[in-house]
Amino acid sequence: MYPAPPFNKQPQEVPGLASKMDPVPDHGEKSYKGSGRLAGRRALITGGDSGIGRAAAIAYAREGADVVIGYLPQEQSDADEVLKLIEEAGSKGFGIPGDITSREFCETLVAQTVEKLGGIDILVNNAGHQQAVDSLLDISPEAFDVTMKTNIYAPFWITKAALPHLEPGSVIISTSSVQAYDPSENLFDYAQTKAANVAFVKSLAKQLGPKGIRVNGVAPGPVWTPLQTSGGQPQDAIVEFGKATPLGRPGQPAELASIYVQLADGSASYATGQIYGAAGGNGHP
Ligand SMILES: NC(=O)c1ccc[n+]([C@@H]2O[C@H](COP(=O)([O-])OP(=O)(O)OC[C@H]3O[C@@H](n4cnc5c(N)ncnc54)[C@H](O)[C@@H]3O)[C@@H](O)[C@H]2O)c1
Repeated sequence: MYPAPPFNKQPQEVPGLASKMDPVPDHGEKSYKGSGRLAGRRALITGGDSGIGRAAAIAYAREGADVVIGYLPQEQSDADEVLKLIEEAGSKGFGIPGDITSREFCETLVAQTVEKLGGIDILVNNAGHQQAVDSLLDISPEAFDVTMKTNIYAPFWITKAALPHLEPGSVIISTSSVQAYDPSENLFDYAQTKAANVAFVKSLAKQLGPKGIRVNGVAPGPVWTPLQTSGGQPQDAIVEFGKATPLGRPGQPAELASIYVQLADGSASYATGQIYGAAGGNGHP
């Protein structure tokens, strides 16, 4: 089994959650060095300082990849922590803070990644934004724009900028959501964007297959990350979502890391245009 990277920012005050999380094991992460199956690979992960992106970044580094993480500037201390773990894994790590709702920054992010790593073999469009509202009438034009620009525009502009640098054997991975298939009644705009991510993965996979570039997505269910306690979501909603899955609990970011590794390391080399569900048994990818 894949070793679990450390978790971050876990608001332990949510009643009952800590004990639900206990079964997630620590597979000796301190001594684990990885098998080197991503040695020589160069990864760009948006939202790499936190939650699912953080788990993927640490896993990639432990498998030998050099990693650039993108993140919002106010999350510098989280990014520093991840960069330290990447370095401890023996890989090179760089942080590029900035706001991906800006197309200019998306292009800068890619250009600076290429400058730092010498190229890109693994692009993970993972950063995301969500807001929960009781009614469609409660979404302001400004709030709608942030969700669209973070979740739809940014993956589009980042991928477009990265494309000239991707060689055969490269991979693109998109973090979608079970919300694409089974939307909640209060995540209107977010669910729209996550369905858009699925369509983008599938059309890109068709276009890039002949070039030897694979494109896949991951559709998480309720995963215990800061996203789930932000944007108007009640603090205990994640616990309730988790209880409603066949596994009966929310997931931990580390439980998804091995999917991101497998999609990047070439071991699933005949898989493209696919969405991998990691939702405790819910959802219909
Ligand atoms: N946590 C869940 O239950 C869940 C479920 C399904 C899908 N997802 C998806 O997983 C992905 C990662 O989310 P997470 O749960 O790890 O949340 P998180 O809050 O831990 O991470 C979100 C990341 O996105 C980055 N980000 C947000 N807005 C940005 C912006 N404008 N510019 C630059 N970076 C920005 C943040 O810096 C942060 O690193 C998202 O796409 C989210 O939609 C999460």
